[in-house]
This record gives sequence, C-alpha cells and structure tokens, in this order.
Amino acid sequence: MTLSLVLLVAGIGIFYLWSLRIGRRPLPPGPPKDPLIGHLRYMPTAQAPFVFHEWAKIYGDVMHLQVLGKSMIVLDTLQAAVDLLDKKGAIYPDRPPLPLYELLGWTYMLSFMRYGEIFTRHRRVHQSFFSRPRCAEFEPMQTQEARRLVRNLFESPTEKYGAVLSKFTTSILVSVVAGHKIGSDDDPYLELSKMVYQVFSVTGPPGGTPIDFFPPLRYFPSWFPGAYYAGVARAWRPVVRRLYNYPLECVQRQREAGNASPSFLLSQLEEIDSGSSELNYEELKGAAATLFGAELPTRSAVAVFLLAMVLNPECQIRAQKEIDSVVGISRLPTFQDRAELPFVEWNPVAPLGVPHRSTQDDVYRGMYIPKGSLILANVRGMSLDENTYKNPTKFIPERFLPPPLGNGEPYFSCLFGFGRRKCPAVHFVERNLWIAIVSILATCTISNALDEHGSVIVPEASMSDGVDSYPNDLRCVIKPRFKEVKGLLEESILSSKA
Ligand code: HEM
Repeated sequence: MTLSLVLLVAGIGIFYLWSLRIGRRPLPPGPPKDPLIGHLRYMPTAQAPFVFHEWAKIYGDVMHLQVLGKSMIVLDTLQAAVDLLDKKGAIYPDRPPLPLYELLGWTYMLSFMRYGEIFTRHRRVHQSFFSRPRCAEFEPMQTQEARRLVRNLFESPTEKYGAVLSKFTTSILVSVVAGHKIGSDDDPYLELSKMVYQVFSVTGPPGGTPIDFFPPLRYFPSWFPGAYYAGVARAWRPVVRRLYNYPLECVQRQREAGNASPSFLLSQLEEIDSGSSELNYEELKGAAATLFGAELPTRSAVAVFLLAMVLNPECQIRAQKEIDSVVGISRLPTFQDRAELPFVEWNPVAPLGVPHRSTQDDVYRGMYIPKGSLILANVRGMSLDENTYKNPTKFIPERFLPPPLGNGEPYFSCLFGFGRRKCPAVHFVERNLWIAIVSILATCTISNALDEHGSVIVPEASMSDGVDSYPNDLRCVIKPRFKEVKGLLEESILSSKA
C-alpha cells in the first residue's frame, strides 16, 4: 500500500514536471512552418533584419524559427537581448559550429570560436590588448591616420571613397597588429585586406550555407547539389592561409633584424619566447587574423556617417558649429577636445552581429528556449523599436543626449554585442570612429554629387546585404571647408612620428 502511494506520488510528480516543460512552457511563437524542413522556405534571403522586425510585430520580440530541425531564436528588443544574453550570459556564450569556415581554414578566430578553454584564453589575450589604458596609447597614431584619411579623401574621386576608407581602417589595424605603417596603395597588407573582404563576400554571413546545416556536404565535389560552397572554400583556403602566415612572418623577420615596431604580434612573440604566452604560434596567427578580419565594420561605420551627412546637411552644420566654437579653425581637433564636443558623439548600428548559441535549456517569460538554439540579436530591429525611440528611422544624432541638448532617449548600448561575446575592441573602435568623424567634420564639407546633367544626386539610404552592410550608394563630394585646411593637414602629417 505504502509502495503504491509512493509510486503514485512520484508518477504525478514526474508528469507535473514533464507537463511544465512541454505543456506549459511552449516554444516562443513564430510564423507558420512546413513539416520537417520548418521555416527553411521562408527564411529571408535579403534584408533579413527588416524582415525579422516585421515578423516580430506579429509574433513578438522573442520568436522561434526552425530550420531542418535546428531551433533559432530571434530577439527583436533590447530588453529581451539584455535579459538573455547579458543577464544570463553563462547560458548563451557559445557560437554555433561553422563547418564552412572550418573548411576555409578560419581556425582560432575568436569571433567564430566555440565556447570553452581555448576561447577563454584567446578572449583574455584580446581583452587585455584592447584594455582602456592600452587604447589611450593608440590615440596619436589614430589621430594621424584620421588626418591622412581626410587628405586622401580630398585627393580622390567619389568612386574611390570606399578604397580610401579601407586604407584608413586597414592602416590603423596593421599598425596595431603588426607595427607596420602603410604608405603606398600597393602595400601587400592592403591587398590582403581586399582578399579578406572577398572571402567573406563569397561565403556570406556565418552559418548560412547548406554545409552549415548539413556538414557532410563538405566532403562532396562542388557540382553535387548543396555542395557549391565546399568548392568555394577549397579555392579560397590558400588566401586565408596567407592571411595567417604573412603578418607573423614579417614581424619575425623584423624582430630578427632588430627593427620591429611595438605591436600585438611582437608582444605575443616575446611572451611565447619567455614562456608566459597564453597562445602557441598557430593560435597567434589566428588571433592576428581575427583582428584583420574586423576591419570591415569600421569601414562601413565611417561610410554610413558620410551618407548620413549628405542626407542631413543640417546635422553636419550643427556639428561643425560646435567644433568651430571649441577647436576654432587654426588647428585640427584632437582627443583632448572630446569632452567638449557632445554633438559629435555618434555610433553605427551593426545589423545582426554574430549568432550566439545556448548551452542549456532555458525558460524566458514562460517560453522554452531549447539547449543548442541559435540566438540572433536583431540589433537593427531593436534600433527601430517605436516604444523606445521617437521617429526611429530618422537620423537624430542628439537623441541620446540628456535634455536640453537632446531627447534623453535610452542610450543604444548594444552596438558592440552582448554578454561574454561583446566586442573586446570597443574602446579602440569607438576612438577610431570618433577621431575619423571629428576630423572629417572639422575640415570637410560633404555635399551631394551632381550627375552628368548637373542634377543633384540624392543617394538612397539603403545598405548592402553583404557581410559588412555598406551603403549601396555613397555618391557625394568631399571638399575642404576653408582654404587653410590642406596646409594644416600637411603640416600635421609631415611633422608626425605616429
Ligand atoms: C564599428 C566597428 C565595430 C563594430 C560595430 C563591432 C561590433 C561587434 C559585434 C556586434 C560583435 C559581436 C558581439 C556578440 O556576439 O554579441 C563583435 C565581436 C567582435 N569584435 Fe567587434 N566591432 C567593430 C570593430 C572591431 C574591431 C576593429 C576589432 C578588432 C580590432 C573587433 C574585434 C572583435 C572581436 C575579436 C569579436 C569577437 C568576440 C567574441 O566572439 O568573443 N571589432 N564586434
């Protein structure tokens, strides 16, 4: 009798727990799906952040999608992303496996690394290299590169602006990572950076190819249905290998010759020799490749800023008035002016970032999030949240400034990602952007280009779908604001040792 009672109570208990999970904790809502393949047919092939944002208006800010049996959770509000990825960071620190990137040879890349012991070591190395005090040391070099950027913009036609921006971002990264100063346009590092862009362009955003959903396809010839990207990866693998080998070989050679400049690679090589490094040689190559691979978002951010200035000339004038009142026109701005230039603070929006992956089952607002789900933080969707931001599609740089300077809207804190995968270079990146933007505003007038009939070209405010979300149309004219500008730039560039 007693045994039956115990079994009955245990049975009820087990049923209760089971019903809690299956019955009362449903998966987050999502659009209707097909049997077996789930949402495969409905996954957006273009402008995904905007499509997800529209779906979120119907199904809610935490959506569940399923593709070939894999769960995907799309987070469309900052609140949901902060609650899950920040506050429960221990459950969401992983990245999905990326078989195509493995085939390409992107190994030991922090951005794509699975969570674990190797990740923790690499993350420590990156974080300590880009610590706040360390980043302050890069300011003189960043200032000089921003001035070279302006000079190069003056000397280039509109269609070359993209290349000029690449040169700026690559120069800063190469200086920091390998201690090399880029001079001419045929510098091998510029060629490498172009290659990285091409590799990412031909393989698309991480995790989106048939091989990522069905890894055995990587072993098939590229003509086999679904295995096209295996051929692409095999063809581009040597390029990735060159990106891994070239910088380290250069710094090793310079070190032997006794003329290596301070850099990430040099300090890590010294640590390897002294036995205090967290990384071995192959891992170090991957760590450096990680940093070169991060060139694209900075280039896009400056390009988006230029586009915003063409489309919003009143904002350009307001920022320039502020700069003129603090800096004047007889010198160029420096980081020391930053505290007095609140209107120049400006940040880009990265669209979908890199997916996180959950390592345990979780429950959020009563919804069940299965272990192993891919978590996509739709940062673009978050920026369009009308409950938080007034006129979200309008460019209002002062929206985050406290009144009376601005609207006092909540600061958009997620540009650099979430939780344990947040961009480790944030202090470095926001300095790159600030000095580029303030230098351009202080010295340039950015205005509409004219077409062959003399009519004003108004570029469309839309972004590419590619890996770097770059403006589709950046036609504009960049000219010196006043006649002394070129002299000030030349003087600063010639006298600089940075
Ligand atoms: C405007 C420029 C940039 C933006 C908007 C940006 C933003 C981001 C975002 C959103 C992530 C993903 C965070 C997440 O998964 O939650 C990320 C990761 C990362 N970023 Fe940046 N980033 C920029 C530039 C850079 C630069 C220049 C570097 C290096 C010099 C860099 C290094 C990294 C690394 C290593 C990761 C991977 C971190 C990890 O997976 O643990 N980023 N960044």
